[in-house]
Amino acid sequence: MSSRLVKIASLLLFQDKAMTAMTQDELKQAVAREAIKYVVDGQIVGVGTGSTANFFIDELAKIKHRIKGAVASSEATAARLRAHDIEVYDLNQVATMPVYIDGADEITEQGAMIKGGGAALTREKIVASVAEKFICIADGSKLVKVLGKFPLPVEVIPMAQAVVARKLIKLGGEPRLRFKDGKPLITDNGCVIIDMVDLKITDPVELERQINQITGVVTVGLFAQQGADVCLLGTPDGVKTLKF
Ligand SMILES: O=C[C@H](O)[C@H](O)[C@H](O)COP(=O)(O)O
Repeated sequence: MSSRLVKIASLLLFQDKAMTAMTQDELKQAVAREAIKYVVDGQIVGVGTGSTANFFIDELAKIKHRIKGAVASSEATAARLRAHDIEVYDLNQVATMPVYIDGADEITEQGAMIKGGGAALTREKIVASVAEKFICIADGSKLVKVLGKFPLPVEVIPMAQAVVARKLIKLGGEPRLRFKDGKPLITDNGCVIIDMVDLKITDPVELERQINQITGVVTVGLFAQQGADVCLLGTPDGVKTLKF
């Protein structure tokens, strides 16, 4: 191939990739907009973490005069909410809230999820436990038949990482310590993340129970015992609403 043709081909490839990325962002924006319908006027809303949750925060900013405030599931989310002048409440000040709205790394047709790709799983699970409804917002690529293609995050007390990893191997996964910028990633809670790869999670409720029982585990990123109540799924044909 001539060098001109190679240049044109790589330009087309670049354009194609850019369009795919844009489409996925547009799907995330669409579900973020749809999620605003679930926000209850005058109440506090629980807000998740990640790129889809960020789009939701930007939509929430447009109706901030209608809500009392928000509870954040991470320092990053709190910072984004504050940047929009949305009041951030400490969870200890809040007994209940109508909805918790967050993304997912994978979700099944039964509403079980893998979460924690952004390392916020523990605070996400805590805030979600206080909400009456979990509204999952996700682009269509997150819907799966069986969980486990996405590595399953487990937040662990640092001194227990080796012992926990050995026990996780017995459950059939391959544990990998998560790194960021060449160092073990440290969560908002001062812990580390072990990602379990090569899993095929046929019984998410049972696996969540087993991993939660390991001493040294803070939280597993399986949200199955308490999964989503609603999933707003972004597809090229529009936002689909799945109820569980
Ligand atoms: O820890 C991060 C969260 O569980 C996110 O909600 C999850 O990783 C999905 O993130 P995103 O919306 O960026 O795909």
